[in-house]
Amino acid sequence: MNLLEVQDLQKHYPIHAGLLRREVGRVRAVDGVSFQIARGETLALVGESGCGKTTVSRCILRALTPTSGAIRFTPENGRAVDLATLPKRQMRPLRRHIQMIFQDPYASLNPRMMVGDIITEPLKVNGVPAAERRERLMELLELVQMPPGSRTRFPHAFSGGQRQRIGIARALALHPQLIVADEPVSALDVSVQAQIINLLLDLQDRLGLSMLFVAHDLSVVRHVSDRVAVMYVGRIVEVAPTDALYRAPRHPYTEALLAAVPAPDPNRQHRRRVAQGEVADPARPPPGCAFHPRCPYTVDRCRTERPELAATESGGWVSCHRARELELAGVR
Ligand SMILES: Nc1ncnc2c1ncn2[C@@H]1O[C@H](COP(=O)(O)OP(=O)(O)OP(=O)(O)O)[C@@H](O)[C@H]1O
Repeated sequence: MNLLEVQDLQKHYPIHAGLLRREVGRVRAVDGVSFQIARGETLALVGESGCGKTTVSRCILRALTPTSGAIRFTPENGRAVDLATLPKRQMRPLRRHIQMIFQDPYASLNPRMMVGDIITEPLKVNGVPAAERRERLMELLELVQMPPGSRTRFPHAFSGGQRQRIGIARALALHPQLIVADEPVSALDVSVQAQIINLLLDLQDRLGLSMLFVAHDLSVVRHVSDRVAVMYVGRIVEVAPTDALYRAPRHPYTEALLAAVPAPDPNRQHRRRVAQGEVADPARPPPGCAFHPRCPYTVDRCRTERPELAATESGGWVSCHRARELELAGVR
């Protein structure tokens, strides 16, 4: 049984206009997204800004109520629940199982609280006695490789990378079953990014973490994810095991995202644009394939007929009319 099964998730925002504020259209921020996360698996959700990744993660956390679709969550030794339709009141006891790592380690820690109190706050809220909280705090500091003395200091005493470790310790405090990490390293320097990715790898090994890892490009997700789902204008356009996706992408948008990954060799050309043009407006998505105005391989059919996701021989799914005939460039 998968830990999480998202099925045909939709989140539309109404657009109101005129004197009577009539609904004149809808922003289809998430428009029929399906994926699963197995226990112990990390799935990366990748796409440029505005593709709907944050909306998907906020629906899973029920910070947003989906327009339609199902989000089945099956905690260990528990019954499956549909987070999409669960009354918010009943969400409360489940919150401990799903925790979040935030993008900005500067904004997400209360500057007036000591690190020890920040990390143990979720334990306190859940009624864990003080002695147990102290013991768990020491375990958590060790897990995220922070010295025990950090507990009596304030966030401003730490660097961005150290603050992200504190945020991770707090997210782990209640032994969550699913971590939603929304761009957890994009605010950090490249050298520090690698340290945090290594920490997440270590935690995957030690704790068997299950994770949804949201990122706007493919530069950081390769080592940390088992599978990658690529989103474009509210839909998943390709999902595949990580290695297959990097070596042999099947969707032109994935190829474009790979081409934009900075080369490890500094003498090579610097980061390129993802693809010509801008991400389409989800309030007025182009007809046919939403990527066709930016795609170098567009043919007539792409302008009129929307491609459905179809299984590939490498165990993935892709929605492109030309997926079978194109030989797209991957990376080694
Ligand atoms: N409350 C809202 N009302 C109307 N449109 C919204 C609202 N929230 C988000 N959107 C639109 O929905 C689309 C998807 O937004 P979302 O934040 O999920 O994308 P994203 O891929 O996570 O981007 P980012 O990386 O910038 O957060 C965007 O076009 C955005 O403008």
